[in-house]
Amino acid sequence: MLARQDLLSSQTGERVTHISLNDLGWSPFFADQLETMGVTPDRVMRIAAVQRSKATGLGPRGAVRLTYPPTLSAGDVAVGDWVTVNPDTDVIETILDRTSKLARRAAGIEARTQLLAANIDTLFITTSCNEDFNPARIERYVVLALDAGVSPVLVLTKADTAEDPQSYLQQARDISDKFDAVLLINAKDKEQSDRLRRWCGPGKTVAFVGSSGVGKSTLINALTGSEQATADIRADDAKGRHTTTARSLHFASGGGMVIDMPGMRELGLHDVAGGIDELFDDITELATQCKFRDCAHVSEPGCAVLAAMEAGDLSEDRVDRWRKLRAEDQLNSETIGQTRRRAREITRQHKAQLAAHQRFKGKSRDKSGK
Ligand SMILES: Nc1nc2c(ncn2[C@@H]2O[C@H](COP(=O)(O)OP(=O)(O)OP(=O)(O)O)[C@@H](O)[C@H]2O)c(=O)[nH]1
Ligand SMILES: [Zn+2]
Repeated sequence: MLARQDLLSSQTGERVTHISLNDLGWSPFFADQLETMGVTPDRVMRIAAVQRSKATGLGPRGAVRLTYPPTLSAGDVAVGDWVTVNPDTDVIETILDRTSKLARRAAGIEARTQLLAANIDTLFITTSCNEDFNPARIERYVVLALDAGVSPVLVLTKADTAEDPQSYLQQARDISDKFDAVLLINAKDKEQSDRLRRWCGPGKTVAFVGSSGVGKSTLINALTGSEQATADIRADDAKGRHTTTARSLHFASGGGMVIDMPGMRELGLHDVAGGIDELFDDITELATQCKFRDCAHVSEPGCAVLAAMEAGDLSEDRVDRWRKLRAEDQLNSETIGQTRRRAREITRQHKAQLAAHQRFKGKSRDKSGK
């Protein structure tokens, strides 16, 4: 069993010992890949932190500072990734295929995806039974999870301080029936927080998202049996700026791993049409029955979505949030399309210039008679 102080020493730069791949959430999905590749397990590590020029890997050799090969950069690797490493050089060789990958739109005007975490089985979307409860934000997290292939569980904390905690359960049901479960708990009560253990255990990785102060640390401490984050990670973004995002990896006391993902208030969604369609599958289905294929569901005649709203079968607020999410996703995807078109145009111009240059060189060679 890995002791907390073992991992803490990674922060002082000393190598930690006695970590087995099983402690790190290893599962047959990854073991099979290794076998196919003919690679031995001693070359495997799990990414605990990603910085611009180095990553931290955890494995049988402890915590190791890893270097990217020329073919990979920081943006290609995510916390939670399994990689194979050259033990002589500590250079990452390959990233194993992922079971899931959480990503968001990277900050900045240019449309880029920022990998948040990989190989997560369950996303605990945490919100408290007070003014933090916000359907639009919860939906964004659900879309993120569904699009990534991660099972969302809604954790409603501070049930003990709410006047009518049950009303939050009802509101959660109105948001979605896609939650694997909705838990109404007092995070400070051990017996209640233990309900989250159903999703943890050997071979499992769970992650927490939610605003500051909703009880993520309280729950993570309960699952890890520690009072303090085990491996705090300050993540630099790809430009090397220090972001406020500090993703961290923790060992769950019953096996498996817990990833904390704070600082996700600005969750820019990007390329998540699949997740939106899944969360709003009832509206998506209705929209196929609209008279016009490009119906915007605002005032068009023969709009099935508007008809359902008028009949009282669909909540106006929910349709409104669906429209906004789709508009945002489409806008972001269009931006990417534009970026690609521009890149293609530049390449075309470059090639044309090169060809003209070569023709010119050819002509001058002819003239000089060579
Ligand atoms: N009464 C009550 N207090 C809670 C509950 N969950 C968390 N708290 C308290 O709320 C405060 C914030 O909890 P944290 O666990 O630090 O919240 P967090 O989500 O980790 O916040 P950040 O670290 O800022 O991201 C602490 O004082 C907790 O004791 C709950 O279910 N009931
Ligand atoms: Zn319509």
